[in-house]
This record gives sequence, structure tokens and C-alpha cells, in this order.
Amino acid sequence: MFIVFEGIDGSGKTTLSKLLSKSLNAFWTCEPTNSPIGKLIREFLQKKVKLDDRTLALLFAADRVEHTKIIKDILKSRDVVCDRYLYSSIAYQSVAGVDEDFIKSINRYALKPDIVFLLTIDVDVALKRVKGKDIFENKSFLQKVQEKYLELAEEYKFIVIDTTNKTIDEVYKEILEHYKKYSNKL
Ligand SMILES: Nc1ncnc2c1ncn2[C@@H]1O[C@H](COP(=O)(O)OP(=O)(O)OP(=O)(O)O)[C@@H](O)[C@H]1O
Ligand SMILES: Cc1cn([C@H]2C[C@H](O)[C@@H](COP(=O)(O)O)O2)c(=O)[nH]c1=O
Repeated sequence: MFIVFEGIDGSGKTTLSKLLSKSLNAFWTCEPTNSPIGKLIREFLQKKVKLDDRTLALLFAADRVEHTKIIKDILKSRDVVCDRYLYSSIAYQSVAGVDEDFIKSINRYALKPDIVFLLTIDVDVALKRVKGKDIFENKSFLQKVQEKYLELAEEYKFIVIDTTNKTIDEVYKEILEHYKKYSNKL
């Protein structure tokens, strides 16, 4: 099974995806990856290099092509839990002004996840958690990204978990309940 966690910066994806992956004995991975492409992306996110928004979209898509090959291989023997995937590109890069059809087109070889958990949160709370140092970590941008994610949730049938005022434990229990319901239907 291929499970993806999405949400704005500071929504709790890394924490919750790692918890789920541990209890499923799944392989945990994330995007951007630690590949040379992922490293260049991180330099952009940390404002160390400047790139056109379309170049950034292409870099995320290229990082994902390489990542998807690894994910497909691991899926032959194990479940995979991924912290961010294709929908991060559709949400963030489209809010940054890149044409959505272009983003979808350059990501056409991405895998379709079995489950996507979208963690939503009050943007001010999220920003306090992440300290707002990275390029996308500002209130008006993340507000728009969260709205875009909610549109995508309808289109792609994500499981939306509102994490506002919930402890990590409470959010995790909700995720496990959804996961159990989903896997019982298989
Ligand atoms: N429900 C929660 N209640 C309180 N603190 C939380 C909750 N979820 C996560 N945190 C804390 O918030 C911080 C950010 O969480 P985390 O790194 O999991 O978010 P993220 O969505 O992966 O962020 P980013 O996208 O920036 O990597 C961590 O210190 C984590 O312990
Ligand atoms: C995969 C992906 C990520 N992003 C953005 C979202 C975040 O601001 C950063 C990644 O930071 P994290 O703390 O490691 O989650 O990159 C994006 O804009 N597009 C993407 O495809």
C-alpha cells in the first residue's frame, strides 16, 4: 500500500507519517528527497539560490521521477508511507503562479496513492511551529495553499483530518481508525 501525507508546513505530516509508518512496519520516505536534485531544491527553500517558479516545478517533478522508481521497487515487498508527494506540487506551485495543467503534465508519471491523508490546521499555529524561515512559510501564501489542498481533497478523495487543538496522540488515533476502515474494505 502507498500512503501519502499532505498539508501545509507545520501541520504535523512528518510526526504523524513516521508514527504510522512505524506501527505498519512500512518504509518511510519524504519529498524533497536527499538526491542532488532535492539538495538544490532545499537551497532554494532556504533562500540560498534563486529560481524561476517553473524551474522549481520542474525540479520537484524530476526529484519525484527518481523517487517514484525507488518507491515502486520497495512497494513490491513493503508498504510505503511518504511525507509529501505530487499534491504538494499541485498545491504549492499553482499558488506560486505556475499553470496547473503544466504541473500535472510534468508529473504524469507519478503513482496514484492508495490513501492520502490531508492534515489541516490553523495557519498561525502551523507558522509558530515552523518558525517561518523557509521561502513558503508566510501566512497569506500558506492560507492559499491550504484552500487549494481542500479543493484537491474533493477532486482526489483525500481523507481530511482537522488537527486544530488536537494532540499528536488524538490525531494519530484518528489516522489509525481511517487506516483500519480502509484496509478492512480491501
Ligand atoms: N497535533 C500537534 N500538537 C502539537 N504539536 C504538534 C502536533 N503535530 C505536530 N506537532 C509539532 O509541530 C512541529 C512540526 O511538526 P512536523 O515537523 O511533523 O510538521 P510538518 O507538517 O512535517 O512540517 P514541514 O512541512 O515544515 O516539514 C514538531 O515540533 C511537532 O512535534
Ligand atoms: C514536495 C514539494 C514540496 N514543496 C514545498 C513545501 C514545503 O514548503 C517545502 C518542503 O519542506 P518540508 O519542511 O521538508 O516539508 O517544499 C513544494 O512546493 N512542492 C513540492 O512538490
